[in-house]
Amino acid sequence: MPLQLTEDVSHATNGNGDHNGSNGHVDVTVSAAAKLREMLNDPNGFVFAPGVYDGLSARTALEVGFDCLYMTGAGTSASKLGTADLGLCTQTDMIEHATMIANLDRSVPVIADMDTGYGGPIMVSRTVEAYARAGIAGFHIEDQVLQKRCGHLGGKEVVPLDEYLARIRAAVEARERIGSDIVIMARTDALQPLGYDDAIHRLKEAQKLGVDVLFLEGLRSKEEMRNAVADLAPMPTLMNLIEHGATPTVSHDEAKEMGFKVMILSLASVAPAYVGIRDALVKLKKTGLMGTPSEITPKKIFEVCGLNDFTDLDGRAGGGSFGEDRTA
Ligand SMILES: C[C@](O)(C(=O)O)[C@H](CC(=O)O)C(=O)O
Repeated sequence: MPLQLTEDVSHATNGNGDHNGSNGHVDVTVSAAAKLREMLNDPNGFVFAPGVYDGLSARTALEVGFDCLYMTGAGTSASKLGTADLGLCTQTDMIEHATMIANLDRSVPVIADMDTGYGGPIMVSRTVEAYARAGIAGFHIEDQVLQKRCGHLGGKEVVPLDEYLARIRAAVEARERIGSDIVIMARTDALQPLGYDDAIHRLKEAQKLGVDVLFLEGLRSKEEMRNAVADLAPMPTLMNLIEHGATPTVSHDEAKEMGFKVMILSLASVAPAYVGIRDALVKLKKTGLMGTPSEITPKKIFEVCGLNDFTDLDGRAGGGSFGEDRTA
C-alpha cells in the first residue's frame, strides 16, 4: 500500500528522530511559520538556514541538526530541471518541490524561494496560498522581471516600483485572506541596476505593506551590509551568503554581530554536492571503482531518508512487512 502523507507519516520521517521523538510524533499545533516567528521575535535569536535543493540534501541538513532550512530556487532549478538560475522553474515546479521539502519534517521551518511570484498579483496570491497550505514557514518575493536571474549575476533588471508593490500587496492580502501566519520576506534586486538608495526605498515601501523581513540582495561590501542593517532598522534583515558571489563571505557570528536576523546560505548544499559528485565520478572514470567509505552502506542512506521511522510506522500499524528487522 503506498504511504499516504498523513500527519503521522509526514512527521515520522526524520532519520535520527531528533525532531520527531521516538514514536515519530510531532506536535503540529504549532505551525512551522509560528516557529519561525518565534525565532525572529527572540531578541537573541538568529535564523541560520542552509540552502537545500532536493530531498536528500534536506534530509542531510535535518540529520546534522539545523533548526531551519532554506529551499533555494537556484538549487531547485539545477536539480529539478538541470538548468541555470534564469527563471525557468515554473510556479508548479516550485510548489511541488517546496511541498516535498517542507513536509519531510514539519517540526523544522522551511524558508522557500518564491522568486517573482511567477506572474501578476493573481498568480502571486495563488502561490502564497499554495506555499502556506504546504506548511512552508516563510518565503521571499522579489522585484526582478519575470525572466529573472540569480541575484549574483550581472545585467539584472527590476520591475517599476508600483509593479513590485502590487506583488507584495497581493502576497500580504493572500496571507490575510486565508488566515495564515506565513512569514513574508520582501527582497529587492534593485541595488545593481538602480543603486543603494533606491533599493532601501523599495524595501521601506514594502515594509509599509506589512511584510515581516527585508532582504537586500547582492550587498557588495561589509560596509554596505552594516549600512543596510542600520538603514532598515528596526526591521529584521536577511543576508544571503553565496561564497564567491557578489557579497563578501562572512561567518554566522559575523553576520549576527552585524545585526542581520536571518542568514540563508543558498548554495550550502549545491556547491559541495557538485564538488563531491564530480570528484567521485572522476575517480570512477579513472579507476573503474567507486571507493565509497565503508560506513556509507545503502542502509545508511535510507536511514537518513527515514527508513527507521517508516518501518516503525509499519510495525505500529500492524503491517508486518518489517518485523524482526526485515531490513537487516
Ligand atoms: C537566493 C537565490 O534566489 C536562490 O535561489 O538560492 C539565488 C542564489 C543563486 O542563484 O546563487 C540568488 O541569489 O538569486
